Amino acid sequence: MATTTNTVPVGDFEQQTQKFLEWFTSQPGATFHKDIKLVDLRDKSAGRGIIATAPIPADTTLFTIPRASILCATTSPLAKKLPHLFKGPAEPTVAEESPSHTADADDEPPSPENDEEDDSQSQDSWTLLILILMHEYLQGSSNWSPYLSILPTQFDTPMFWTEAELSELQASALVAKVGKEEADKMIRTKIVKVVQEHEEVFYPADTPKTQRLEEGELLKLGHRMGSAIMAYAFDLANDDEDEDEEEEEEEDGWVEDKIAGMNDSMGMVPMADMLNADAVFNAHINHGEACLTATSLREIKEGEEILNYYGPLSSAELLRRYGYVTPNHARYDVVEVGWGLVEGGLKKMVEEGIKGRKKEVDWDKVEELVEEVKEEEGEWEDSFVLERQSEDPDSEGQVHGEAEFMGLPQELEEQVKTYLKAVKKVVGTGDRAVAEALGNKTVRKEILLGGVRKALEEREGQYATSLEEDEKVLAGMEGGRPTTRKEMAVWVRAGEKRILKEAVAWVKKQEEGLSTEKGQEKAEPSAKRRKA
Ligand SMILES: C[S@@+](CC[C@H](N)C(=O)[O-])C[C@H]1O[C@@H](n2cnc3c(N)ncnc32)[C@H](O)[C@@H]1O
Repeated sequence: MATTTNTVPVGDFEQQTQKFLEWFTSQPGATFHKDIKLVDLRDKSAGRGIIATAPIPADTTLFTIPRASILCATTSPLAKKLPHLFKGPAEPTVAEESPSHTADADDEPPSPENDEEDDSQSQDSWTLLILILMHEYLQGSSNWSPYLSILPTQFDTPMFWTEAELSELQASALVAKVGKEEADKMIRTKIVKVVQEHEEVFYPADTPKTQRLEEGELLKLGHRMGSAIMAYAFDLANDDEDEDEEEEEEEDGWVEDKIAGMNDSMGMVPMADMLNADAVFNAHINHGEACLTATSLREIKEGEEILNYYGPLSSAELLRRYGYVTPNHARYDVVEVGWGLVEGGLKKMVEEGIKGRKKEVDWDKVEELVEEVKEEEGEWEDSFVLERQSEDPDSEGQVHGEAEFMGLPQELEEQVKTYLKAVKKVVGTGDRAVAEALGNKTVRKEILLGGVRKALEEREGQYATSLEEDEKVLAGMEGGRPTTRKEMAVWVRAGEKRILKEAVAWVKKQEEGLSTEKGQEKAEPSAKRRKA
């Protein structure tokens, strides 16, 4: 799990839970259904969670959180003390973790990758929420203390992994998305500096200088708050008022909770963030004008855990943002394949022979032409994401059918087409027959499939272990679910290898189909002749 609360003794854990529940239910307008309970799920590596203590019908309000109880720019005393920070466009800039997010740019917190040059103190909703949490923490006591005290202080997200732990991810694209350095830079410039410049605001008036945090400690605290936001905060969209709602809504109609966009406002929503989540879920948080409401999507059995939905995230993305993985999310796994590998595969296909003729190509010239295309069209992908086709969850939070690899990304096929056009141009001057062959759709398809197959096989080779070896490790997991950092890393890399394997099988099937087609085409004219 992402949140490490395992060291808290059971008695203290229960006491903190009880205090939090008392605080929550004392909030004006808050409700908490009598048949649900906050429980200790640490034996399942899931921290706290909420279960049903009796059968709950569909469409039941499980709990209600008044907006006034949400910790955000509107409710935080910091916004009144340092109003200049909260003015201006809440443009997303950098994020502690977003350091990574890229699978779906729409529901990403701002990425540090986009923000490397921004060393100003300009704030966004992400950094403002970090400052808000830092302020509450440094003040020592807060309206939200019973809530804040149950938030984790340590995390299992890869941001906090050692080099050795990260190396278990092997060739996963996740490694490059952790973004520790970018996060460090963001926290130093936008958080630590602000706290240091406004110590009188962040610390209680009587705090002696010696008790104020050093720069290194502030950096650590900034990381902790950033990671808590990553795994716990919500986008505070208002269903009734948010004009952009339709844009944010997924095709399946689910507005995913949390950490979605970095729109106007983010907040910490007590109780809503006590729900664990999975790709098969049974509850949803509705964002109303005066309050947020958790509702059951179907009948929930006695003893069943109440689960929210974080969206169709791959295992890697779930691990990066939340520090855990679940078997149900594996259907959304993806693998990234760099263009360099595809280009290498295409080159081999061309050199191995078009129409049986070995061909040497002036690849530097091809490169020059490609550079021209890049400049003219401005669109050239460095890598492609391979994923399965999968049905969206239904209105009850259930998923149906198997997720299946059904084809290459359209953009990859387009880019290969452009590349082969450049090859044709270069070859054309010296070898008309080969250039003509490259003008043939079937030949181009052969090169595409063969080139991609070679690229995928090479991509498989970038991982230090085989899928079979990984599966042996996973078969030995206690409890059948990955919970240690090593297990989660193996789970992620094995998931990527599985898609690679499925993609190779799919490409081979296409190649077989193509050669059958070609065989039929050859046979057809003579058959026709016989008929005549
Ligand atoms: C919004 S919090 C949910 C409450 C959290 N369990 C707690 O104890 O505070 C999100 C975090 O809960 C954990 N979590 C959520 N869903 C989980 C699941 N299905 N299995 C294991 N851990 C889960 C992860 O650590 C994640 O970062």
